[in-house]
Formats: sequence, structure tokens, C-alpha cells
Amino acid sequence: MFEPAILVLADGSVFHGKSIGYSGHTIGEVVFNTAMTGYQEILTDPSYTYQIVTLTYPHIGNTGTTEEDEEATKPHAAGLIIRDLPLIHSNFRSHSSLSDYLVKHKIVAIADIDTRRLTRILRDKGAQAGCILVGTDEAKALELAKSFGSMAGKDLAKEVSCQELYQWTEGEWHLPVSNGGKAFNDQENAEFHIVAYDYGVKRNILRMLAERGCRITVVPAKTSAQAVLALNPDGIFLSNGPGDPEPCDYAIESIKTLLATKKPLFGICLGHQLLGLAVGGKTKKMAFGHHGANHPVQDLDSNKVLITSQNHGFEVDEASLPANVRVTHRSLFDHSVQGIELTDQSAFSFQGHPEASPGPNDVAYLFDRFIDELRKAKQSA
Ligand SMILES: NC(=O)CC[C@H](N)C(=O)O
Repeated sequence: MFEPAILVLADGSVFHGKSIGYSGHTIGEVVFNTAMTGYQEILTDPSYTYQIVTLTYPHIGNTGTTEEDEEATKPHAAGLIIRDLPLIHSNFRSHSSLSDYLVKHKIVAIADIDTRRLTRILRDKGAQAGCILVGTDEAKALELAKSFGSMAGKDLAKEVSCQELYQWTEGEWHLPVSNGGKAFNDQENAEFHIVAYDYGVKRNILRMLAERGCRITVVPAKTSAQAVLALNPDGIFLSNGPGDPEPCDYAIESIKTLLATKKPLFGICLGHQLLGLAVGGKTKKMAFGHHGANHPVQDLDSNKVLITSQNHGFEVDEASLPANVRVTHRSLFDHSVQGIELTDQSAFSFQGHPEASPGPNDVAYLFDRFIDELRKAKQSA
């Protein structure tokens, strides 16, 4: 039996539903995601820390959950809001139902919510704080929702980052094969050594780099540039991650020092925003951000339109960028900056998610571009 639960937004909007997860309450910034599939990758993406995600697709949970689809060691989203949880789930890869998974990982979640009404509120008023509470105490839920404040000013990358450096060896998955689909890269004969800053990295990014011949050392967010250079990398990767990029001064300082070495550098999402800040630009909070797997973005060099995976609430402020930075990609939803490149050295970044997971692979070519840059740098060294 599902217990009654409520969702209350900081603006006072109240929604009644049923609890499909852990009993208790949760608070965070409520954001909507328009992806039709990939709920487990979304829940486990560390960039969703302190965010309660509502999925606009109405049927969530149909394929159950599997340990193979985790983007991190555990779910990071602060909560989940859906329209309809199916009575049965069915998939040959499934280990448990979505509801059992949510309970096991202590994630508070609510179903039977009018997610269209909720999404319209978020679209019109902007992302806002909210509380899911199992029970019916609306006054308490409102007070809790208001206590969250704003995502602006929150440095969360250091909270979700790994504590110690480690080596990543797993390549992309190729189903079906006898070892479960996992490919492991050949550490000894890897063509390049990459140091990847973990600000909340998604596993599929590391897989796609490993697949392309990189030996990867993943380092904690606060690792100094000097410590990174002591590892003698061929290139630097800046990961995605939660929260506001602006307070991450430790990261911005390290990136400045690393840029001075002219080693090839590639950033994704939070990493893209941190690169923008390190070159002297600014970032700003968006009204409700981009969260989904169907966002059109234009590559301004090829003019091609790419369908992309997105998950961000901040953006690089184009007007703040210095003369040596070129905008390479633009969102066709709101024309915001989706990619930048330094014109005087090999450093570039993308605001969306080239690794998808979930989402289409239209932007995977940026991983190939990074490999080309690494190869060029190695040949000219
Ligand atoms: N996925 C990400 O890396 C998100 C970056 C940043 N936390 C934002 O919301 O804009």
C-alpha cells in the first residue's frame, strides 16, 4: 500500500499524490526533465544533487531498474516526482522495481502528480524550491520548501567529488557479449594519459574517453594544478557536476594554471562553465535551465543541428567572454551558449552532455575532437 504524500513548492502550490519511495521528506530545487527514457541514469547523475526531478514523460518505471545503468555509485537526485508508476515492470535487464530501488536508496518520491501543471509553473516562474513530504502536513512542507533557498551560490562539486584519485579502466559497453558488455581498455598501451577532474563525473564520460584510447586518472575536485602536472598528463578533462560554478574558486584557480601549460583541455557542463570562468568570463543562473534528452543545439562551424542531452541550470554569459574565446555551439531553444573554444590554444567545452546517458549520441564527435587535439599536441612535442 502506498502512503499519501504531498509536494509543496515555495510559492505555496500544493500537489497531492502517493509516496512511491522512502518515507520522510526531502527538499531541493525542483526542475523538470523532458527525457522519455533513462530515469535511472538521471537519478544517479551527480549533477542533480539537491535537485528534485520531475519527469514530464507520464509513465516512469516501466522497465524497472538495473545496477548496470548507474552513472555514479548511488542516486544523487534529492527526490523524484512522476505522473504514473506502472503496476508491473518488465525488462530482461531489470533487477528490481523503481519503487523498491527508491526505498533501498532512501530517495523520497511521489507519483500521481499532475506533472503538466507542475512543469507549467516551473516554466513560467522559474525553477523553485520544493518539498516532498510523506503525509499531509502542508504547512510543514511549505516551511521546509522555503528553507532550501536558492541553488545560486552553492558549491556542491567539492561535496560529491571523490576523496582519493583513482584509475578508470572501463570502456564503452557493447551488448551482447559474454562479459556483460563491458570493455576494458589496455592500460599499458593506452595512447594518451588524461587527468579527469571529478566535480561529480558521470561514468559514461569516462567510458567514452577510455574507449578512445585514454588511460584516465580521476582526481578530486580540489587537486592542485601542480599535483595534476606531477602526474604528467597529455591532456586535462573537466567533468560535469552539481551546484553553482562561480563559488568553485579552487577549481577556477587550478584551471587557470593548467591553461598556461597549453595542454589540451576539454570540459563538459560544469567543466564548460568553469572554463568560461577561468578565462575571465561570467556565469549566470537560468530561469529553469535545460534538462532533457531532446534539445536542439547548432554547431556553428558545420551549421548542423544536433539533438542533445542537457542538464544545467547555469550558463556562460556570452557578453562576458574575452576576445580569445569563440562561441562554437548555440541552443536553438533560447540561443544560449552551448560550446566555447579558445582561439589561441587547444581548449574547448560543451554545455550539454556529449556522453548522453540518457540521450542521443549526436555530440559524441567532441570526444573524437579531443583525441585529435591530444594526438596533434603529442606529435608536435
Ligand atoms: N550537469 C552539470 O554539470 C550541471 C552544471 C551546473 N551545476 C548547472 O546546473 O548548470
